[in-house]
Amino acid sequence: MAIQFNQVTKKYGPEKALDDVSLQFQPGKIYGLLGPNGSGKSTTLKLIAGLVYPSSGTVTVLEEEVTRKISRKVAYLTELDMFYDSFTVDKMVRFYETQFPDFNMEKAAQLLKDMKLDGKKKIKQLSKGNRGRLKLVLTLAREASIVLLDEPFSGLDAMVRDSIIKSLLTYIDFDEQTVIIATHEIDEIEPIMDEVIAIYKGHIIGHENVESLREEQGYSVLEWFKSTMGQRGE
Ligand SMILES: Nc1ncnc2c1ncn2[C@@H]1O[C@H](COP(=O)(O)OP(=O)(O)OP(=O)(O)O)[C@@H](O)[C@H]1O
Repeated sequence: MAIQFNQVTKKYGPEKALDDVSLQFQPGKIYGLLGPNGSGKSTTLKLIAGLVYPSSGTVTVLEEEVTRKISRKVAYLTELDMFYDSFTVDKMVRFYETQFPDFNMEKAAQLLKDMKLDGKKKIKQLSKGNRGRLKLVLTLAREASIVLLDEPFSGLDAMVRDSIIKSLLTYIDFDEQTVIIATHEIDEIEPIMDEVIAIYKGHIIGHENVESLREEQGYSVLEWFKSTMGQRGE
């Protein structure tokens, strides 16, 4: 198993962001983690990345219980802008190379080209769409076993969304990498997901294989998600 949650509860103060979650992610699959705002998607990814720890229960990644050290094996695209504004794109790429032994410079160069990013530009000069693209370059250039994308489409236009999906399909190694995409924009990732997990108020309320959803139950992911949420009165 690539990732295992064993009865994980995560509290921030008295509030439970995740409540007794048990969940498994298999290697080499693309997962969609779907849920409305505040449902616990980011918390789930942060637990895998070792940025927060369970209040109770355990999270195991690649057979090891998660500590900060896991960041060496987990590539994490956050929803936050973490860029050093005065850096150029090239400098940022070189900075990542020094931070992560699995960072592949050739892959980064190819991704920059595909995404039509100018290496000489300062990060503060980039449009929001190009910042989104750069974040993806930095994440996908890593040959990490686990790739976590938190809202990779938020605030980006249709063309940028398209180029993100294309680069995912091109640069993910489907034999080696497990990818989890947290989003509430289901349409975008519908064609590329293997498995879909619905999360609501800190609980996993559904987990399905996308192909069997379509073929056996005749549901699109969006239809399935709406009906799963509907049963919760949402
Ligand atoms: N650092 C924090 N301190 C206090 N409460 C937090 C913190 N981070 C998250 N929470 C709370 O935990 C719950 C789950 O948040 P989380 O960010 O995991 O949800 P999400 O599904 O990613 O939402 P969004 O789509 O809005 O990013 C929310 O109620 C949120 O307010």
